[in-house]
Amino acid sequence: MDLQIALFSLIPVILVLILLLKPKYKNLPPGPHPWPLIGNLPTLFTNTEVPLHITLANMARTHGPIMILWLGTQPTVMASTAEAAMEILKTHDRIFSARHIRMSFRLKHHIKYSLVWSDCTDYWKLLRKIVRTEIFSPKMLQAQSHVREQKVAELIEFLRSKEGQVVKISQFVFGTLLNILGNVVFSKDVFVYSDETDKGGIQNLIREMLMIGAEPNVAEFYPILEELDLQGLKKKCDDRFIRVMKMWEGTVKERKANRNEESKDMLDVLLANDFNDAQINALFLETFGPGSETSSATIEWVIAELIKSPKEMAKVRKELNEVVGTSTIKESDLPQLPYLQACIKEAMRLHPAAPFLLPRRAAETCEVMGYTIPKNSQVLVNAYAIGRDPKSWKDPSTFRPERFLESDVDFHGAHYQFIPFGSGRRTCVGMPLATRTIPLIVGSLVHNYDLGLPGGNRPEDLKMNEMLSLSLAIDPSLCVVPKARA
Ligand code: HEM
Repeated sequence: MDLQIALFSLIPVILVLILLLKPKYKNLPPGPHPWPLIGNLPTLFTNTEVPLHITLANMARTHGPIMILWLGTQPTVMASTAEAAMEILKTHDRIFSARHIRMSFRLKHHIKYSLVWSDCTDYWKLLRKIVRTEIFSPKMLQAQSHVREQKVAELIEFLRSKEGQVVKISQFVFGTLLNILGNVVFSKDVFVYSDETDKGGIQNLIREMLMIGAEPNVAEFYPILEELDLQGLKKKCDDRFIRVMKMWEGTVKERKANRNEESKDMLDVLLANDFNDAQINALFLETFGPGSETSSATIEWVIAELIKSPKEMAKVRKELNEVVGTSTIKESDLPQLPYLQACIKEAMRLHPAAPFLLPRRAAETCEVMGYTIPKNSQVLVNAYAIGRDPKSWKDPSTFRPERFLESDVDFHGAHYQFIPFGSGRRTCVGMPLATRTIPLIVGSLVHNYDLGLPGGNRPEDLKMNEMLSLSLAIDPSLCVVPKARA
């Protein structure tokens, strides 16, 4: 206790020292005036009515495409237009492809083998190569398509038991995604529909872990406090990580003892490449974590936008009737469903699941749009502001999927006005899987069910508030009443 009091009384002294020793840079980007020690924290976090991504998009209107914010003592640079994003993600891709690691995720045994959080080391290059050429290669994805179709069929079948009842879309869609990922990773389901509470299950543990990581951590603003872990967030994250790892420990052991002759899933590929348990755990976690939450949030937004826009919903269904008819949707049908694909892009433009992408870091001091970006600044790209920039988009707040039929703008990272999966060397590795899974689930849901709103609410009553949590979520969660379509 005495030690704790002594440590706490040292904090102000340490903070003053930080202030005095802070390097002075010339020609920094514009930004709101920072307070000593606390920087812009009050501007960002005192108005809890407005979500952070909207506050930052509004601030960029005043301060410009590149602005600097001080989170405590830490500089954060925010790029908020397509031009600024291109400078960061293309022109200076090498410098900005380092990652800023969230404090709560700095778990020593994990970071060393992380694909998401490591810098562009040789190990990271090897991981990306294995993921691109083996795990998510077109051949592997093609070979596993029947499993994903089967998992989606199970969701559709399960919903029959819920006809006429209020269903929280994200709960079961998240479960379906976890089962798809479970089969990608080790050919097993991890979610059971009948166990709706799923307490202590992988779904809850992963969500809890991501939630803890998303909580504001004081060490983020004053890194000198990192080791103290004052809020215990790192400890809590570590605890969930260890519990999640235990869930697949037996599967890994069993597979090591009985290896498959050819590579059927991620575990086979990793074992064939002589990965150890720590490496396998890190990669499994980084498939379940980023793969489930982002896709689930995106599906929820597409469904909500379609419910809110009955004309567009009718067009999707017409297309599905013409292409799929009375059969079930297959992944091979997806290229023949351009309107469905356009609806997904339009929802991703308006509500990108990762509105600031994943945090980057300036590996060196660098000049962007005439301003100096100090070495080690956190660098964020505001994909949300970019997707709604009136300079790039006509009627930017309107859900109008046709705009994607009228242009060749796509999300593969070459069109900087639309970058929901990021761009450059750190672009999302899961995109080939997400772009198959999301339309398959959305198409199957709207083809098989009418999705009414609870309490007889009309589409125009549906609230579309955004909440920045693990990803950009709809608030409140979308609830529907499914009714099988004739
Ligand atoms: C709608 C679905 C998804 C969205 C919107 C999304 C978005 C993103 C974004 C914005 C990034 C950071 C890109 C950057 O820094 O430029 C990213 C990275 C990543 N994503 Fe996704 N993602 C999705 C699905 C998935 C899936 C299904 C997986 C895996 C199964 C996945 C795994 C990853 C990984 C491992 C990284 C880190 C790559 C690296 O740092 O080298 N994502 N994703």
